[in-house]
Amino acid sequence: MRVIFSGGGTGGHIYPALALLQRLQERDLLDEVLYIGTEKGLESRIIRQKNIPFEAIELQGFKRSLSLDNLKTVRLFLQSTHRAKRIVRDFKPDVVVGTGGYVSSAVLFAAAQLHVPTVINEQNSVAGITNRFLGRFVDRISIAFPEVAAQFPKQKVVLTGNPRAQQVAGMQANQRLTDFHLQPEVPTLLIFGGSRGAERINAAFLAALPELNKKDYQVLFVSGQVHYAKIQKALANKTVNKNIAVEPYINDMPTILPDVAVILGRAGATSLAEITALGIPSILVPSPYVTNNHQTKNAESLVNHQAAEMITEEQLTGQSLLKVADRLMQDQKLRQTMSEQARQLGVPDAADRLIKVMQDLIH
Ligand SMILES: CC(=O)N[C@H]1[C@@H](OP(=O)(O)OP(=O)(O)OC[C@H]2O[C@@H](n3ccc(=O)[nH]c3=O)[C@H](O)[C@@H]2O)O[C@H](CO)[C@@H](O)[C@@H]1O
Repeated sequence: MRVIFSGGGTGGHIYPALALLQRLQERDLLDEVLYIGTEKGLESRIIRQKNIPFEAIELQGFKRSLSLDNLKTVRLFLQSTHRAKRIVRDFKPDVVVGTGGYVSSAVLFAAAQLHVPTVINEQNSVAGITNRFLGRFVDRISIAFPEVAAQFPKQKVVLTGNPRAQQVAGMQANQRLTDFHLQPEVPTLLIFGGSRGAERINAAFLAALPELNKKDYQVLFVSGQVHYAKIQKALANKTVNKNIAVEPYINDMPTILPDVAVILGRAGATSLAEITALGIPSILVPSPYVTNNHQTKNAESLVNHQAAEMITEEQLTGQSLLKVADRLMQDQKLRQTMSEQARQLGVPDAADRLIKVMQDLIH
């Protein structure tokens, strides 16, 4: 089939599209693909790096408060819808898939107006602004959390899970930690604040570092690309022992995850799909800066199932990080239980379920 993907801004909206694309290729179902994103979003780097045909359109998100900038948003939306229609007409896709982020609003809206079959994937337990808008126009809405169904027209909703889950579910431990000078056989705590990094998580890591240096476990700390220079500066006059590795970004996260004992990070939906697909115990620090506090709701679904611990951003300090990290890193039995609980929430065939939705639409 010929497929246009659109989604972006942050990794949580890009990796599900990439995972679906990879699965379509594995099953020899993909004839041609085009990805439509923005230059500003992480997709322009991530998609181009993978040599996937990429077209950029210009768009921006709505400000939640009343603002003149919203007039520009509307103008850009109209212009980019016009442009997206041209791209869709030229490419002639069998189906257009949206994975969230404001760029997909214009692309999916344009495709729906042209009567091309459309599907969106909502990864979160609370629908994003873009997907809530698109829900009215697209043909199918694929969801990962049952509770989000109520926010969409009922007859369009299908529970598929997040396609990224299937991509990571099959991954085996492969010793890639040695790339970061860490030892594969030593339990490793991965600390990262979503695809863009999180300042408060970074600050807590820096505060905890003197103690983390002394641990018999390892830490792989990922700062986020934009925070890396600042972190390096802060680390310049500090001791960083051999059990600690510091990176700006991990390009191929699925190859690292099977070797990780515990994750401390945000509660972005795509991270959670990975955590549950692999059964990784986690300490979740939901971002309070997202629409309707959806990361807290995402996190609660794991916490209520004894699969994860949660600390609020306010509670997060070097001390609280150490306390909860030690508890999990020093108790293999607890990790085992959390791992089993997490895995029960995973959807290891999510990509195939979503492909079925696409096939049913086309035929
Ligand atoms: C601030 C914001 O709007 N966050 C949203 C965004 O988060 P964000 O983009 O941070 O998304 P997630 O935490 O869901 O996913 C991050 C993705 O990036 C990958 N990764 C991360 C770091 C790294 O170094 N390398 C790497 O590959 C992870 O493996 C994962 O696949 O999209 C999610 C999915 O809709 C939402 O739930 C989040 O609320």
